[in-house]
Amino acid sequence: MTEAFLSIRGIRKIYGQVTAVKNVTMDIAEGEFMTFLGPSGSGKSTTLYILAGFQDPTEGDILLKGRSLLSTPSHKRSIGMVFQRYTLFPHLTVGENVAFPLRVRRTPQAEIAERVKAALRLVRLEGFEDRKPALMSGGQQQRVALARALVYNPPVLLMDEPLSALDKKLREEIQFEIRRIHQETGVTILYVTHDQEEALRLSDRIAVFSHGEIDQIGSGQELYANPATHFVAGFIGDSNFIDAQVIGRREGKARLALPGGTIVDGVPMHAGSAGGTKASLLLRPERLSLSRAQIDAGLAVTISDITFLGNNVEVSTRTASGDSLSVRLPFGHEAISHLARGDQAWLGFEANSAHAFA
Ligand SMILES: Nc1ncnc2c1ncn2[C@@H]1O[C@H](COP(=O)(O)OP(=O)(O)OP(=O)(O)O)[C@@H](O)[C@H]1O
Repeated sequence: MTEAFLSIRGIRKIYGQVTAVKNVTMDIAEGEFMTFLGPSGSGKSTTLYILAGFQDPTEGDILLKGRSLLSTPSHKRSIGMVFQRYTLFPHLTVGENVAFPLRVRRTPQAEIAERVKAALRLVRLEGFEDRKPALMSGGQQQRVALARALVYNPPVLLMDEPLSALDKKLREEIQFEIRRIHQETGVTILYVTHDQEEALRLSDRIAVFSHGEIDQIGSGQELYANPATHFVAGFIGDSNFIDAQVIGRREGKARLALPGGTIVDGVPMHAGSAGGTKASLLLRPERLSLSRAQIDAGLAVTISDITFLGNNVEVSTRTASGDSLSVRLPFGHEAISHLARGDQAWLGFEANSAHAFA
């Protein structure tokens, strides 16, 4: 087996009564952009702090190029960090802030000036050396923090919700910058967020955290197309869930009875495929069709609302048994011109585009 660049092995962290991280194991390749995605309290930050050396794990190990980092203190781990609350030194200028990690490492003066300049160029803040952080916008300050984290060329960069204090437009702008910097420098990035859109935009792979464990690791496309658990399915992309009865199984596919008696065959079945007759069926809003005419293996619904969202139109529907299902159609889709609130209609979907969870 080839040795992983960065390896997180069986990490567990207990604070008194609270198990913050139950069991986290993953390998990260050199140059990879790995995001920890999950709801608040799922253990993402704790895992990152253990990597940074701010916390010791209760169990497990962290290896960089095959060598354990646990006995190396935080400041000697050669890991850059940008945190939401890891703010700049307010009394220092931008240049002095960025130079700080180099001074700690006793880099020669001439080299410091050059490296600070290059780091500020990387984050597009050339010429801001003498500015005080207080006189800069939130986005500019986070770019200075990024320059400071990267100035000594650490092989690994940790980022914990670095953009959560910024407004949406600025956030997207800096996401774009982070992607560019990742490509230009080739630094390995571990990034924490609870925002799925941000995770999808930035990452090579995403580790979905839930209750101190990883439910699934994969590219955004893999997680969307093939979610391993109900939780991942609900966390990546938009989703409708309805209850179903499993009435047959074959080769990882299920035959399901839906409320109202509709039978669908050939739905991919995930998680705990052994036994049990109850399942939850995931239907993506963008994979549903809508028509006035009856659809084979479709669901009879009533339109409860139609919302225009720019490029898309979201149609809210309700089945006779009370399930709410939303359908996303492209703006101008001909189905919409024939439908209004209160109308009866049929929802259709390809069995292959749905997912059943035991
Ligand atoms: N120092 C601590 N002492 C006690 N409990 C802690 C400590 N740090 C974290 N926890 C608990 O561990 C669990 C995981 O927290 P963690 O911050 O890692 O989650 P997270 O996924 O990063 O969430 P958030 O996005 O809210 O930061 C939470 O229940 C949290 O309350």
